[in-house]
Amino acid sequence: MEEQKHKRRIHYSGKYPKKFEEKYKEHNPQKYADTIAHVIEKGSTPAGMHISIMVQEILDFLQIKPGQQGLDATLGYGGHTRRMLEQLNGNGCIYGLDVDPIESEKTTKRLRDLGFDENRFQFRLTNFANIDEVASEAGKFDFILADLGVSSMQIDNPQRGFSYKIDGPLDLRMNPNKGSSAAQRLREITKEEFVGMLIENSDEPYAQEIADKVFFRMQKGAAMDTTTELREAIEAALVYLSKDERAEAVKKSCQRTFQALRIDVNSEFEVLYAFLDKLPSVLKPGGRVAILTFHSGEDRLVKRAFKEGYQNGIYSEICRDVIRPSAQECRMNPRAKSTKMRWAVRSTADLCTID
Ligand SMILES: C[S@@+](CC[C@H](N)C(=O)[O-])C[C@H]1O[C@@H](n2cnc3c(N)ncnc32)[C@H](O)[C@@H]1O
Repeated sequence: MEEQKHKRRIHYSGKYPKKFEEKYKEHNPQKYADTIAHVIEKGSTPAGMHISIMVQEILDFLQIKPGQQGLDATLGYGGHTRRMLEQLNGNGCIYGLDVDPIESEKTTKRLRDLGFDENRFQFRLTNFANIDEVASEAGKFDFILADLGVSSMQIDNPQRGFSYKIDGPLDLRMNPNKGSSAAQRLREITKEEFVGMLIENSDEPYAQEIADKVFFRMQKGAAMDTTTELREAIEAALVYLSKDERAEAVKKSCQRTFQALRIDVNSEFEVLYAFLDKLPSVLKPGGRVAILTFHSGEDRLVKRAFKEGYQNGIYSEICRDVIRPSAQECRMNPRAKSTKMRWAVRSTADLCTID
């Protein structure tokens, strides 16, 4: 009898596109609304989109009224801006800022297509550290929102290098046309500086082990210019951990290492500090500001600035405690889990002026 040859089963790749670029329906939310609704219902963020966090809590606090002028310091997908523009009811204007030239162009177009013209919405490609310059052109603001960190569009796009889960260039810049990429930074700094960066920016417990491995591999000729190369170096650094704890430890260390590099290449603490310092001078008396943060380093800066401002009489009211998204929101949008919101109200005594 002729021996039957074993045929390998053809790998079934599934009918759902797996790669970011292949998710063409998700990249066209206007055309494929059903697909978008289905992806969101499953607790995922559609490719090329960002689900805005704590929208109702922000609107409840900002108390936006027609005729007011507002600022969205971190435009992103424009989800918050859109909801704030709706509160203006066709009367008033919002300035949107972002440092990302790629996504902000698409967002501005989306908002224009929704009918928000130059009288309602103005975009400025600038860092929120420059709010004083924006205010000297536009005048002071009745309300300001800053939703810090990165957008889902940035995280999910492999070309931006924000995620250790997808292979791509180790970039991590919000504006890829400015400054050094994370890969360049690793070549510019010493091992000791890298250890300091991991500890200061992310409280990384395995900072020394990770830095030893990354620099050892670079000295041996590894380029360390892709997200995968860095992830593999982190995995190798933690290989001595027991099997039980390793997977979770690697995941957390990857998250913290990428966060530390992102904070560094975008000077996130420095620009937040400048923003918080200038805030009182760009808010009208009685003006309201809400800030969403995503890690303890950011929250500490915001908490301290609001507390000091309250003690100095610059703010008449600040939130007593941090406000967190509801359990339901976190279920619907797992990216909301680490969010902390703080707010402040500018005192009616006008103590600051814009130079
Ligand atoms: C979390 S997203 C904002 C999402 C937005 N609230 C929405 O509803 O779509 C943060 C955005 O802030 C931008 N960003 C981060 N740091 C910035 C800075 N210093 N100045 C201006 N924009 C910044 C990022 O490029 C990103 O687009």
